[in-house]
Amino acid sequence: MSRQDISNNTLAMISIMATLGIGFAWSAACFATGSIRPVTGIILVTVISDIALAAAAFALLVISAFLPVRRHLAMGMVCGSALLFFGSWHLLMLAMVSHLPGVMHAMGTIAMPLGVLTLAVAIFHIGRAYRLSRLLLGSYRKIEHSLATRDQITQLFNRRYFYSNCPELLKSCQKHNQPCVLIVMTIANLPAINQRYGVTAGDAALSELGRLIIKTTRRIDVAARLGGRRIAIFLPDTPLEDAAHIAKRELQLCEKVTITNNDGERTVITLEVDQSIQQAEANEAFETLVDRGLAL
Ligand SMILES: Nc1nc2c(ncn2[C@@H]2O[C@H](COP(=O)(O)OP(=O)(O)OP(=O)(O)O)[C@@H](O)[C@H]2O)c(=O)[nH]1
Repeated sequence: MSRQDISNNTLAMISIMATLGIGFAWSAACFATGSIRPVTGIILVTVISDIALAAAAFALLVISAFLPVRRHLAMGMVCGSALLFFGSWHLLMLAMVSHLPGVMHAMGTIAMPLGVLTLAVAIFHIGRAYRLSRLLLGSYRKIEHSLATRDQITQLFNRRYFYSNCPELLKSCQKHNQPCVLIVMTIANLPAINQRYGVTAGDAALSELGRLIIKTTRRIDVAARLGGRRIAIFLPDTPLEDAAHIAKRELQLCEKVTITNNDGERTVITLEVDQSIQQAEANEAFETLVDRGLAL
């Protein structure tokens, strides 16, 4: 039977029972080898505080044994708290028995500091594992968010994000009398690029264009890939003249796009882009604005 065949609960119960067994065996050994103190020689306060310490260590042992962490991490906690329990149990024995053999005395005395040390190391490892899992969770969330909101080739926002966020943005601008502009870009020669250099090169052209658009737009602008070769940039709080300037700059970027063709050679190509620039009218719905942009 391998270690993995034993369930965590069984292992926890075995650890607890084994520690209790060792504790009772230790008591028997102490009473058998040492001299039992007369009742008048037992200090009640010491006995009570030793019992309290042993009970706390035992509680820690039970919690550690059922700790919902990976087995090797829980085992570190179990060993540490078992040693702590054993050390405190030994103190309780010392309150009732004297003249123990030197070896037993040494074993009992060393158990507690060793337990604290083992616990410290185990807590350190649990902390490290926790931090690592937080980091992993954070990056999974980022990937999840990117998959849900971004187009995977261009890294621009996807259709869903565009249509679910921009209407609110437009409404807010209209409320504050801020002009908004929509630029729609259609890459006319994308099929020709695919044919000449291969689909991978076409993808690379899209990806490079996406990178350039992200680099040259503001954080409040929403640049999204609406279709195979259609890209829209929604510019909130932007006058038409500024938008025309931005659109011209995007066209200039399209003139020299570096791609890698199927043979691994880097080539500079020109993306032929048809553009439509539409200013939102007062109270115009976002969908109507997009329809106007796509119609041209
Ligand atoms: N390499 C590459 N080419 C694409 C991709 N998407 C579209 N194309 C090319 O662009 C052509 C048009 O694709 P559509 O999906 O119809 O494009 P659209 O944006 O909807 O534009 P319309 O032509 O108006 O329908 C395709 O036949 C492909 O040649 C893509 O993701 N990668």
